[in-house]
Amino acid sequence: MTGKAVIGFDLDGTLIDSAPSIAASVNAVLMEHGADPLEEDRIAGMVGSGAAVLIERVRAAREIGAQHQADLLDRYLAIDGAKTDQPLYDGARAALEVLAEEAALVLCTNKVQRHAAAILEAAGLAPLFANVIGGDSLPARKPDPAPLLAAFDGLGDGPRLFVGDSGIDAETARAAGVPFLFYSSGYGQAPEAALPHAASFAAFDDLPALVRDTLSERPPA
Ligand SMILES: O=C(O)COP(=O)(O)O
Ligand SMILES: [Mg+2]
Repeated sequence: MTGKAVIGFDLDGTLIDSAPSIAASVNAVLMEHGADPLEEDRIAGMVGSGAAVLIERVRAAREIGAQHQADLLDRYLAIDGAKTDQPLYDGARAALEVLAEEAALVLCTNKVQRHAAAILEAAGLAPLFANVIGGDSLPARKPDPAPLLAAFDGLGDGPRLFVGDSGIDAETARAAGVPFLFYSSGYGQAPEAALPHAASFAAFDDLPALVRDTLSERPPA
């Protein structure tokens, strides 16, 4: 007899469409700095490795020196961190509610933990998640498998899988030894075929069945 399944979720570009918020926050920081704004699509393509890497990429795009990294990052975290009301992707809430009936749910994001937890809280989803691990929860962040393994920790020996939108998430799942379900409507820019994934989905309505198929194809050893 094996334990209940555990499903890990990424946050930005997977459960929430946070690109408009992130882009507005980045552009507010650039404006304070006296630099020109960047387009939302370009900023969305810089998301996935946490706020510090995002700000490094933004600085590179606007040729802003590394001596400004700490200040710009502080401002970004203050501005974006205050935005807890984030839009969920269509069907995400319903899919989470269905899946929570049959599995434990955990969050593993490179967003700052406090901000991620506040977003789930504001969306009324916090009670569905057993663990919330952020990019600052451990010394290592995704694609290191440690945060995902920490998110799974303490939830028994049931089958596990990870759902995310980026090559970082695919690599994290591979390193943690769990199947990856790729959400193709998020921000991931790597061509789908290049990502190691068990399956992909473009709409959350399809996720519960996909999870069941994936888990039934991979009975625990
Ligand atoms: O904050 C980021 O860069 C990415 O966050 P995610 O891991 O939830 O996609
Ligand atoms: Mg993501």
